[in-house]
Amino acid sequence: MEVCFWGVEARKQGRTVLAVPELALGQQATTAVLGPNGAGKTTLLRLAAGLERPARGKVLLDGEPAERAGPRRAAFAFQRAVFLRGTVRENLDLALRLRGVGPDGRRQRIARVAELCGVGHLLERDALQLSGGEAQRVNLARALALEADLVLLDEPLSGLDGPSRESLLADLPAMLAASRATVVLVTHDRDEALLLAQELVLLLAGRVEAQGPAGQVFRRPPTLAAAAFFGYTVLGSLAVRPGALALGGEQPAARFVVERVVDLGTQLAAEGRAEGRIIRVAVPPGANPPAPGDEAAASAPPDAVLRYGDDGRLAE
Ligand SMILES: Nc1ncnc2c1ncn2[C@@H]1O[C@H](COP(=O)(O)OP(=O)(O)OP(=O)(O)O)[C@@H](O)[C@H]1O
Repeated sequence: MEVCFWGVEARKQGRTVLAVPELALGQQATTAVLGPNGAGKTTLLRLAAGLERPARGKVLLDGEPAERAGPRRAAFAFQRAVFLRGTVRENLDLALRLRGVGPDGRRQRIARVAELCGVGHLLERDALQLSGGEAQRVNLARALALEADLVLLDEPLSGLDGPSRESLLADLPAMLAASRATVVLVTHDRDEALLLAQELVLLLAGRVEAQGPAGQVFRRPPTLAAAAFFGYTVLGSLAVRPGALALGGEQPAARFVVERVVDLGTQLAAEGRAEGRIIRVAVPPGANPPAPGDEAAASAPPDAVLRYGDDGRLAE
């Protein structure tokens, strides 16, 4: 399904929180909408679902206004799962009944998504008593059970502890592929976006800062602001790929005074300030770590350094 935004502006309490002149989603199976807190990600998703109308412009699902098409063709999994009293099975059943699915269809679909999402053992449990991880899986199962053309997932991994997150992160691609829907998922985590999506849209302060194939946008962020969000170290007009800075080198990209040396578990890193920002620089294995107060130089391989123009856009 194609999701198009044309001249869209969304306002909250008189403030413009999202401004999207033109954006088309859905060319790839899964698109990640990435951005920091308050960037407008949930608003964009709600507009696509037709749960909100823009103050200006149009949101179209395969050419039809989202507020009309959304209730039929989109399934939305909210960031915090909302369940009604009753068992998980009853909650899934209700969602399907509301979409007009008959009893046999409901039984089959519940069995299918329970297997797919690994929640078969939870079906007879009280939906209000699930753990955070169980609730997230049931939330996904409910959205996928609708067999909608467009599946919208708001932070599907939020609130999960490390192992639960890893387990769902590993299972999600297969779950989404089996649904054969166009999936748009919101996350503020770069790695989550890269692991789950082929297409990436980066929102910063209500505007689309970058869009394109996920790996490519990460490798060559089109603006310094996008690079900074992706974890690049910004040094004036240069952006250095995450983890690429190391102490020493012939032509250092930065000189700094070491403030502390941190043990990151697998390596030591020297921390200090360059161009007004904190930088963290790997201490090469076997090298003597510097001491706080030492002057140090940091360099990176040329292919890990991107140059930006005065307008903040990628120069080459
Ligand atoms: N009901 C509301 N009333 C007023 N302002 C709102 C309302 N809902 C959202 N906003 C504001 O709109 C902006 C965008 O919110 P949105 O929830 O879309 O951001 P987000 O990128 O999803 O953030 P997060 O990652 O924190 O969930 C924020 O500044 C938020 O404070």
